Amino acid sequence: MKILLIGYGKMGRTIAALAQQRGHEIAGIVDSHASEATIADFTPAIADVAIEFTHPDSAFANVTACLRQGLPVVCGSTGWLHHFEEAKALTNEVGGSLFYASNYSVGVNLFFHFNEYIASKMAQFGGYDVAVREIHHTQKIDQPSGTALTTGEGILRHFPTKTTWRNAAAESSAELAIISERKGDAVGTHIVTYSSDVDTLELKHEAHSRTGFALGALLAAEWLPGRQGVFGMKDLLDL
Ligand SMILES: NC(=O)C1=CN([C@@H]2O[C@H](COP(=O)(O)OP(=O)(O)OC[C@H]3O[C@@H](n4cnc5c(N)ncnc54)[C@H](OP(=O)(O)O)[C@@H]3O)[C@@H](O)[C@H]2O)C=CC1
Ligand SMILES: O=C(O)C1=N[C@H](C(=O)O)C[C@H](O)C1
Repeated sequence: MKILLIGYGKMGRTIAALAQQRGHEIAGIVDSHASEATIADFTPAIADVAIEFTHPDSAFANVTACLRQGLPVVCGSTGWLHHFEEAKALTNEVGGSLFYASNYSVGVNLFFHFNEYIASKMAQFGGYDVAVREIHHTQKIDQPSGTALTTGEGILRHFPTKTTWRNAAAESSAELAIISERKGDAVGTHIVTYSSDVDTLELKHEAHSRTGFALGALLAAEWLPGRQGVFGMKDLLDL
């Protein structure tokens, strides 16, 4: 497969290395400082799929540019989901292909699945409070992480005493606290904690490297071409 990489930072470079190991070709790189190419330089004749990991402020424009070029796009950038409905509408308008995940790691997507199951079971019993904690490297721009937001939304769907979230300690029992920590070069850790007066129950995912994110993005890029619409990891993994 010929892959256009949009963003050649920590994720773009990890994906490039793994893509080559899997027999793919890097058709081009679009990056603010590593390349002078633009998305307009790439057509479906040059690239089969684009993989976008850039910045919360640039992801939406990059996604729309790919859709207008007719390029299927796998987007991993977080912090831009206030534009997601517009991206969906454009995908349908142009008959394009968009894949989005706040986290491409297969392990994290299992974590999302178990998180929703645990929330629904814990909601049946009184006496537990629940909170989410995420730990990332100090270069991370958005807060809370996209993964923590997906986790929080999963809890809110199944744990009716929580009706909203706050990126700080909860100020009322209806608020789900999502606590963000920035430490050194931490790749990404997410923890859901249920506590009662008598015990604590935790679900934790800790990424040891970026390889899991890169592998998931490549699995999505291998799966997406030929499918029209908006997709996510539940479609790919059949979760
Ligand atoms: N969904 C998932 O599984 C994962 C998502 N992420 C998300 O992916 C994004 C990127 O993460 P990461 O690779 O660690 O970040 P980096 O900062 O290491 O890399 C981002 C790269 O994109 C470049 N860039 C910025 N704006 C543009 C633009 N408009 N067009 C092209 N290139 C641009 C940056 O250049 P410059 O430095 O000059 O700004 C940089 O080289 C973040 O939003 C992060 O949260 C990260 C890991 C996993
Ligand atoms: O910026 C990162 O590094 C990561 N971002 C994603 C997020 O915001 O959830 C995924 C992963 O945790 C790493």
